[in-house]
Amino acid sequence: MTSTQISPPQAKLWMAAIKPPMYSVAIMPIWVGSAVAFREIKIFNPIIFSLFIAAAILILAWENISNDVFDAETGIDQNKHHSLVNLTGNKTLMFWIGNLCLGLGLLGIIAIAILQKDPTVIAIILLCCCLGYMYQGPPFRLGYQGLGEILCFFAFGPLGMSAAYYSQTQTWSMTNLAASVILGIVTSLVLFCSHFHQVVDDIAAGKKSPIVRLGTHTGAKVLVGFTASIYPLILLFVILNIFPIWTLLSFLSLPFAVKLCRHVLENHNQPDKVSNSKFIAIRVQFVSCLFLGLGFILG
Ligand SMILES: C/C(=C\COP(=O)(O)OP(=O)(O)O)CCC[C@H](C)CCC[C@H](C)CCCC(C)C
Ligand SMILES: O=C(O)C1=CC(=O)c2ccccc2C1=O
Repeated sequence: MTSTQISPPQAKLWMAAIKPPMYSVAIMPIWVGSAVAFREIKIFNPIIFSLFIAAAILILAWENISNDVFDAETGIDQNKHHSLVNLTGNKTLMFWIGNLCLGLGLLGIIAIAILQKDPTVIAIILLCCCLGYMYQGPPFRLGYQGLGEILCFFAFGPLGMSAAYYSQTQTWSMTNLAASVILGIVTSLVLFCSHFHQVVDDIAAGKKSPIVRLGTHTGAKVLVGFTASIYPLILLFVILNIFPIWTLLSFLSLPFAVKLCRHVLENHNQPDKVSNSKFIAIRVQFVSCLFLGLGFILG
């Protein structure tokens, strides 16, 4: 028999390595940025929107593949069976597949710039890629200093969303900037949650993640504070008439936010149980951003 059968655990490892739900973090800034553009300028270019979504997915794939490559160099992923480098046993191949994804993603961004006859979007996305590299690549490795959440906030918040808005309108917007604060926070929450179960490996490899610095109990309380902050912020933007009332639909993510906070408060020091918290955080990010964008379109 020539066909190779993938056993369920192996298939599970591959799914954990590719992390399909994670791509919501790349898609939502473009969805919400384009929704704000539609509300304000009554413009929607589906070709640019589709190009941007595809490019963002490819750029995030590069970020994740190269994360496994760089983490293989520091040894931090030794026990991570779902690292792409550990799964394939070929770091060089993964390095070049990552670079191919980055190249194709940037080609999509260049195509947008050509359609717009304006290089601004290229400049912003290159800046995002620099932040992404500085998170994990030598000599910076700022994620190892606990600075990842700040980089994440700017890449997926103000920068990513300004690029999305500009790609539709070739101008800037204060409303979009306000919405980008929400996206920046809610995306950084996902990264923050990803550290809880890795404290032992992180300390061993010298990575001072925010959870290594704060401890898991304080980390859980910080998580609750930031998760809870997005709802009063949205309400404030509605009261100030910056957001339309329909954006309150994003409160439909509250049950997931409550579930996330409870789960992490109860299990912050139990790696096996808390390891799924980043996927609950992705649900909060997905639902809140989906309805935030919808709120701008309906409003
Ligand atoms: C790769 C990231 C997290 C993985 O971290 P960690 O090493 O702890 O994970 P493992 O345990 O799985 O090894 C995310 C890092 C995000 C980074 C700070 C910013 C990335 C910016 C993107 C490249 C830009 C995308 C912008 C988009 C809107 C086009
Ligand atoms: O693998 C991860 O844990 C993450 C990957 C990723 O691309 C990302 C992007 C934005 C916020 C968080 C994360 C991760 O946690």
